Amino acid sequence: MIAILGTGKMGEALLSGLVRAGLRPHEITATARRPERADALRERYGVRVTDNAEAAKSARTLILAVKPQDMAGLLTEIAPHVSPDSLVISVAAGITTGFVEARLGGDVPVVRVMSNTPVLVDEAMSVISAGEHASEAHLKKAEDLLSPVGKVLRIPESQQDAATALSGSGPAYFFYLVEAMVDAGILLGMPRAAALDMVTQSIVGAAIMLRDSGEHPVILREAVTSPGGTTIAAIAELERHKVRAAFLDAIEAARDRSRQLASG
Ligand SMILES: NC(=O)C1=CN([C@@H]2O[C@H](COP(=O)(O)OP(=O)(O)OC[C@H]3O[C@@H](n4cnc5c(N)ncnc54)[C@H](OP(=O)(O)O)[C@@H]3O)[C@@H](O)[C@H]2O)C=CC1
Ligand SMILES: O=C(O)[C@@H]1CCC=N1
Repeated sequence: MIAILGTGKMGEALLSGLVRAGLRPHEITATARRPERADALRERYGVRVTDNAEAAKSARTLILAVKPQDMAGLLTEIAPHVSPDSLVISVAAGITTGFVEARLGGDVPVVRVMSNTPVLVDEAMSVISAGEHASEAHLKKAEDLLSPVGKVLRIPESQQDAATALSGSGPAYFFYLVEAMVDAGILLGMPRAAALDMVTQSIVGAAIMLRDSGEHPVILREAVTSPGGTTIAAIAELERHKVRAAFLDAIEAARDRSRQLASG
């Protein structure tokens, strides 16, 4: 039995992924703190929705998906019900395995995960790190749960905050870029729907080329950039506006915020 504790956006994305991967509803328990949310989850997935203590008692694998600020309270609630036979997987940004272990006590195996919302289309990037009491078997179990919904990479826990900034938040940067490019299309007089189609297909095509060609992004960009042409005119403006430097600063700020989250 697997339980997802705190079934909001990320918890539900993981829940839907587990269902698509073939887990049956009776093998999954979810928790929610609002009755209307619990009803919606029962209706959508047919899973049992209960409280955190009950879920922790009945499931051997617990996926903790509350916000970092709610994590201490949740851990206090479930601590009496977990044991070294449990596997606790935390997906919260900034929350270290040490934070979880200290509040659960005992030798509870903990795996820290940073995934992202493309879980919803089985294209997640999930990075995982073992806590002090998590073995190879626990990491493998976390990988088996996450690999049906995307790519999984093991990383040292010291890199988790950086990964949170890069791939955890990453989809948001691309959506932001799409918004900005669609606005540019509007500025040029393009109908919104057509602009969105053009930008979306361009980003999908570029992403697939990047993933499947094995080429370096610089090579792929150079292939689009004709001497004296349109692309270099745009890139010159991006450089003038220091867009590359803005990305470096932005992702560093996200990494720093991830580091702060455990302290509330
Ligand atoms: N969104 C994303 O792209 C990503 C998020 N994450 C991480 O996932 C976690 C969840 O984020 P996200 O899904 O965006 O946030 P949400 O607010 O959508 O989800 C959190 C859910 O937890 C519920 N909750 C809070 N406290 C309790 C409790 N004590 N018992 C049961 N349920 C509770 C909330 O209930 P209520 O609805 O009543 O508020 C809410 O539904 C965070 O730690 C975040 O860092 C990781 C990777 C990507
Ligand atoms: O913004 C956040 O804090 C979460 C973690 C990574 C993506 N969303």
